[in-house]
Amino acid sequence: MFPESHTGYSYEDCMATAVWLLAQTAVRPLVGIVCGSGLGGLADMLKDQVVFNYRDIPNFPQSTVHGHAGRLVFGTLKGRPCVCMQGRFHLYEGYPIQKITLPMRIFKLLGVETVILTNAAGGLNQDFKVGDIMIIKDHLNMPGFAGNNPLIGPNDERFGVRFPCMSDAYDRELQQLAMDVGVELGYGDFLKEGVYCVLGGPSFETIAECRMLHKLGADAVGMSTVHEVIVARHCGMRVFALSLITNKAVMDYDSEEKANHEEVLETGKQRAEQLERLVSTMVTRIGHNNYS
Ligand SMILES: O=P(O)(O)O[C@H]1O[C@H](CO)[C@@H](O)[C@H]1O
Ligand code: HPA
Repeated sequence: MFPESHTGYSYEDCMATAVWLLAQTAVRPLVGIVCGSGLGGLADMLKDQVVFNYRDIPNFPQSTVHGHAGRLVFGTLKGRPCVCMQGRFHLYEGYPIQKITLPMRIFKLLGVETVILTNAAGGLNQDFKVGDIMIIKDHLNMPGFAGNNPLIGPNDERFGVRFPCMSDAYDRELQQLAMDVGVELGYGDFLKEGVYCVLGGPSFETIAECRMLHKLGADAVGMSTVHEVIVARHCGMRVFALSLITNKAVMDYDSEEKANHEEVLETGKQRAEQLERLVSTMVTRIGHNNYS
């Protein structure tokens, strides 16, 4: 098995996991959802659930972070077959980057065409407020700059090409759909768009780091999502991602504020209902009209 080497699971390993899952559920998901910190309630929206604990799924890592339940939930969302990760994996948990992104390849082999990722993030954009939902339009991959990219290692063309394009990583039609649905639902005041920057974590950023990231063009900062996006795009799935701004990044030496995970989870609770409605309405419209 892979954990000792850093070259990732083989196509056959991923297929074995997908086949194992498909043998135990009749759901054939077209949409895959990843729940961010404190946002696991999204999975509870699925009807006729078939649930797997990560510890029971061959090759799957375990969730170690509070606010990430560690369950893979199959079911339907307003009649649409979906699979939902109630808990994701992060670099700082100590897993190799290929392991934290393994579920994206399994999604692909399950038949998923569209991935919706959510995360909790710190707001760098001074116009953002706690509770805003940011549609991610692009990313800055800081671990990637340091050579930590999930596609490092031998490339298996059955998943995708050696050098995948990332200038179209975030599907523009799905961004427009999110904006349209958000406005329809009356969320216009707290729906934003911007650039997400991933760091390795787990320490939160210093004031100087936040100032630097803001100057570099980041609107929000977090410790996830980007690696999953890269692997999802590599194997040809459409991607939509959003950040819930759970705290304001501290940019000022006079500030008494301190980033903490409890605040992150608490903001998730407060916005859970709107976030769930936004995502579920989007799911019902994907593939129905000009957003397909
Ligand atoms: O990105 P998600 O999984 O939502 O979690 C975010 O919240 C945690 C910090 O509170 C970090 O793991 C950060 O990445
Ligand atoms: O301020 C933050 N920084 C990094 N990750 C985060 N996840 C939620 N908030 C933050």
